[in-house]
Amino acid sequence: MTDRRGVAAARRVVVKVGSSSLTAGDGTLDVAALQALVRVLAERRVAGTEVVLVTSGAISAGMAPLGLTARPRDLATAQATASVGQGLLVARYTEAFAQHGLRVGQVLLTAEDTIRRGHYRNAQRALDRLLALGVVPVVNENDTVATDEIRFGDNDRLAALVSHLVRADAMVLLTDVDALYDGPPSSGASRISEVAGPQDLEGVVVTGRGSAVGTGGMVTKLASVAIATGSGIPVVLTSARNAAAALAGDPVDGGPVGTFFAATGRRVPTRMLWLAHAARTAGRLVLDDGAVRAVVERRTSLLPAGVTAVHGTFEAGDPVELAAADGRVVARGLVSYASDELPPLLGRSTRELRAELGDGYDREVVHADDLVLVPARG
Ligand SMILES: Nc1ncnc2c1ncn2[C@@H]1O[C@H](COP(=O)(O)OP(=O)(O)O)[C@@H](O)[C@H]1O
Ligand SMILES: N[C@@H](CCC(=O)OP(=O)(O)O)C(=O)O
Repeated sequence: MTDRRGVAAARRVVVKVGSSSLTAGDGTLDVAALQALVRVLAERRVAGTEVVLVTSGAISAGMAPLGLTARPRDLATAQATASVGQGLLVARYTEAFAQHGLRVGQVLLTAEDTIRRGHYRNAQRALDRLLALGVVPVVNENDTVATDEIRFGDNDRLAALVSHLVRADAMVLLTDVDALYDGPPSSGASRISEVAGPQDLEGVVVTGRGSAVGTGGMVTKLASVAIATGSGIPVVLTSARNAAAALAGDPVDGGPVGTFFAATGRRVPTRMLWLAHAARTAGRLVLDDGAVRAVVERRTSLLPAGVTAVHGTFEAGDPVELAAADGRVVARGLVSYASDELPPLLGRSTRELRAELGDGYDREVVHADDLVLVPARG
């Protein structure tokens, strides 16, 4: 179904609630808001829909116990605050869902868990089993171990990848505005009710500045929407206050709830989605013309012979950009060598490398399965 009824009919739904909806005026966790949300989700769960909750709020919950009056901005303090707050946050959800006879299971994920094959299969299995057991998975980014290089920071894109991972029928993004507007809401902008595809977003002004406590603003929400809809999952974006209407497809004040984003594409592997939309690359490989053609036109793997230069510091498995000699980025991929291993291999054939260095050194620099093309900008 291509409208809000599809969301209402979803058998498995991922609901993401942002910091802005769970934080009281003084920056700490708003327990009443959390309980109100749980009431809505529990009702839906009891009615038979499988619900996965992606929730922010660990940092907000950790502030009061640590005596912090401002949200920490440096990574180490944010990690420590999230570590203290996450336990408290899940305790609150456990209590609130228990009042409706439901159990929750905490799932903390890093960006890596959604891309490395072994990790995401593992996460997928655990989430599937939790759902089969009737549990409500409560997901957050594993802030304590996430590093600046490879982290989401916001939970919007994490929610889209989780939606993909659990094969959700729909995703609901709950924030502090009732819908997407064609410009920052404070500027008297107009509400957008439906988005059929990227063309409907032309001219829409979104900012990356969120509320005082949120991360990423509308920019990361639209990135999340692009990931979800691009892989076949429709999205409703609205305020946490409208959660019940969003899940039921009911009108609010006589009009359709929030903004509905129709699905535009079909399912693709999760790590491809992450590479295309979310990954922050750790370095850059410069390709000669032949390698650019091979990768872009023939979709082959990138071999050491086609690489002319390496920029940045990365480990094997990290996301990197693949650029032409003129600097144009043509693809992104997961590299199979660390940056310090590569320089002696560049420009050399795999046969030569195998003869000199042994088996293992004849592998691709980026395997074709780990590559996504970056569309040329007109
Ligand atoms: N075009 C837009 N339409 C709606 N909201 C927007 C737009 N551009 C920026 N925003 C801002 O995005 C904010 C929501 O993002 P954020 O604070 O990160 O929320 P959350 O914590 O729920 O993830 C809103 O408060 C709103 O001011
Ligand atoms: N993961 C962190 C914060 C993430 C965050 O603020 O994201 P968002 O709610 O999407 O703006 C937490 O639980 O506090």
